[in-house]
Amino acid sequence: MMTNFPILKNDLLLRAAKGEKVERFPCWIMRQAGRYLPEYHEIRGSHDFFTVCQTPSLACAITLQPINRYADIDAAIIFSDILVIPQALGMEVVMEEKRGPVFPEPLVVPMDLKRLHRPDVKKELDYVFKALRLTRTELNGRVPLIGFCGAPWTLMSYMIEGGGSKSFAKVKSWIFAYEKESLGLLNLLTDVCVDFLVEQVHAGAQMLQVFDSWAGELSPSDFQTFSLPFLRRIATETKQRLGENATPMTVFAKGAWYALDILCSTDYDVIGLDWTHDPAEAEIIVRGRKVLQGNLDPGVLYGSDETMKRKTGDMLGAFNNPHILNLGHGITPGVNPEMVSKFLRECHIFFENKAL
Ligand SMILES: Cc1c2[nH]c(c1CCC(=O)O)Cc1[nH]c(c(CCC(=O)O)c1C)Cc1[nH]c(c(CCC(=O)O)c1C)Cc1[nH]c(c(C)c1CCC(=O)O)C2
Repeated sequence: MMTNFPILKNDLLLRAAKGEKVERFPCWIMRQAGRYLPEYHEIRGSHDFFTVCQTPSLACAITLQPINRYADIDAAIIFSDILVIPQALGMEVVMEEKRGPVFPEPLVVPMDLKRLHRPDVKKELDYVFKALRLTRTELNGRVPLIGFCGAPWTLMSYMIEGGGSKSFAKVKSWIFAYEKESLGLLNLLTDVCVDFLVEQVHAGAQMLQVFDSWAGELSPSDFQTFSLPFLRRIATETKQRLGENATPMTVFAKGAWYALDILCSTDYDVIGLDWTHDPAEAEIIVRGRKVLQGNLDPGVLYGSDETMKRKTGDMLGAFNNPHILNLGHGITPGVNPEMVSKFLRECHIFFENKAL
C-alpha cells in the first residue's frame, strides 16, 4: 500500500510536530501555492480552478512552485481545495472569478440531505491521491508533503450558505432549527474526512492539517456542540485507522481563540493559531501540551521590510521550542513574492544569530 518514496532530506517539520526540540523553527505558509505567485497565474490562466485540482500533473506543478522558488521553505502542501469533499458527496461547486467558490444548488432544507451520498473516497477523490503520489516523487525528499481537508463545520457552512457569507444566517438557522439533521450531516462529513485523510497518507502525505476556517463564527458553547466533537473524532479515528503509519496532525480552528485550552485535550499534535492570539499568552494556556503553529498577521507582508522584520523577530522570540512558523491565515493575493522571500530569510537569520 505504501510506495517507496525518495528519502526525506529535511525533516525539521516532522520533528517539530512530534514535539522534538529543533535547531531552527520550520516554516511554511498557508496558501503558499496561490495567487500572489506569477507562475501560479501562468498555469491557472488557461484552466478552470477545479480542473487544475483534478489534473495530477497540474496540481503537482503548482504545489512545487513555492518549493522551487524559495530555498528556505520547509514543507509543501498539496494543491487542492477543502470543497472537493462536498463535490464527492454529489454537490456542484464552481470557482467564480472575484467571488470565490459558489454552490449553484446549496442545501436549503433537511430534505435536501437526500441528494448527498457517502462516497467511495478512494474512487471519487482518486485524482487527489494521484497528485499526492506524483508530488511526493517529484519532491525527491526535499521537504515533507502535507495533506489536508476542511473541518465538518466549515464544510457544512459552505454547503448551506452556498459560498462565502457575512452573517452565516442560513447555517445558523440549520443548527438552531434542525439540530438533529445538522448533527447527522456533521457526522457524515466526519466519516468522509477520516476516509479522505487516511487515503492521503497511503498516497504519500507525511503530515495532515484540518482547516476549520469558520470556527470563529460559533459561540464557545456552540463550538463544543457543532465543531469540537467532529474535530476530535477526525484525529482519533484517522490515527487509529493508520496505526503505525499515522502521521502528525494539525488543527487550525480560525477565530476560535477561546477553544485553545480544550483543543489541547484532542489527539492533534499541533494547534494552528491565527494572528489574534498573543504568542506568549498562548504558550501559557497550552503549557507544552501541544506544539503551536503560526501566527504572523498575513497583512504584515504588505508593509515595510523593517516592520516585517521587527514583528517576525518578536514572534520568534515569544514562542517556545519546538514551534512551526506560519502566517495566522493564508497568504493573500497582492503580496509581493520578494517579501515572502525576505520573511523566510528572517526566520533563518534569527536562529543563525542565536547559534553564535
Ligand atoms: C476556506 C478554504 C477554501 N479552501 C481552503 C480553505 C481553508 C483555508 C482558509 O481558510 O483559507 C484550503 C485551500 N485552498 C487551496 C489550498 C492549497 C494549498 C495551499 O497552498 O495552501 C488550500 C489548503 C488552494 C486555493 N483555493 C482557492 C484558490 C484561489 C483560486 C483561484 O485561482 O482563483 C487557491 C489557490 C479558492 C478558494 N477556495 C476556498 C475559498 C474561500 C477560495 C476563494 C478565496 C481565496 O482564494 O482565498 C475555500
